[in-house]
Amino acid sequence: MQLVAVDYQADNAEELFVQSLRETGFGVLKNHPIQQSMVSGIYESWQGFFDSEDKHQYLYNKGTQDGFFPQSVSEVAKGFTKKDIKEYYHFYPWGQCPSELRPQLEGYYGQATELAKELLGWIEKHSPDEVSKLYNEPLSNMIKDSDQTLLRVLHYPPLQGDEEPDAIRAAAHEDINLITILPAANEPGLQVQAKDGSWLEVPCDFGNLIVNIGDMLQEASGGYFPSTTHRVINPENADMTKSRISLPLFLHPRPDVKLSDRHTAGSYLQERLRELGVI
Ligand SMILES: O=C(O)CCC(=O)C(=O)O
Ligand SMILES: [Fe+2]
Repeated sequence: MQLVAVDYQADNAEELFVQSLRETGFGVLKNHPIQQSMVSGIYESWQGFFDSEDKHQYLYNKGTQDGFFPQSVSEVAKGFTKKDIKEYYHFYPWGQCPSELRPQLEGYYGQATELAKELLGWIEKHSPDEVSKLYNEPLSNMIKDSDQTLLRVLHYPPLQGDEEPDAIRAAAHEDINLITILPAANEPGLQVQAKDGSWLEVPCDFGNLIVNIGDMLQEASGGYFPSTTHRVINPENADMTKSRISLPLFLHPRPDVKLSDRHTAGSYLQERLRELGVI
């Protein structure tokens, strides 16, 4: 298995991209329409947010899940016991956000959601007929007017050296949602698990856009598109002193969207959040 960046502007971009999603659960795009200056601007201002004690004024709301999640409540991935070494902020356009940081996130959220709709169109168009007929509505329609799509600003702090031995920045997990759009972070560390169990680096050239399948699209496609396990490993030596910021956008369908005979997006999400221990 190999992950190669696909040129968004190439004639055969759609086919290559969807083939990569089918084979690996991941697709990497270069020359895409998201402005890199926008992403670096967000990394810069949110480093400031995480470095400031004011962040505690934006503690997440338990019922609605918007706001700041300190490291003390950070996720424990399914099947693990140690908390990830990370803190993060959950941004929804309807949710809480420091007012000086809101315009940047809203701008990015809008642009990345538009791109996601286009990519879901590619996925739908290049799904075989027997898979397309499982979709209860067009994939791009599933996220239209959804207030569930979540932009997560993640901060992995520098390592202190006293971390619990098997705690890592993000333990192996799958994403819950339909697809995830993730600009390459400012530091390496993201790895994806190949079918033989080995771990591969995700190409993290600054400017790449990483897209991966989540459990909901795996469910909706009858397993045709795999929701692949990934993780973020700890830096070593000199890199231990560096923070890492990343910005996944988790595209979520409206809760009423029927994913399969077993699940709506709403019932599926509640089940998974309970397993994660965050609700
Ligand atoms: O930080 C990253 O590069 C990936 C984060 C991730 O996989 C997640 O938050 O689900
Ligand atoms: Fe993830």
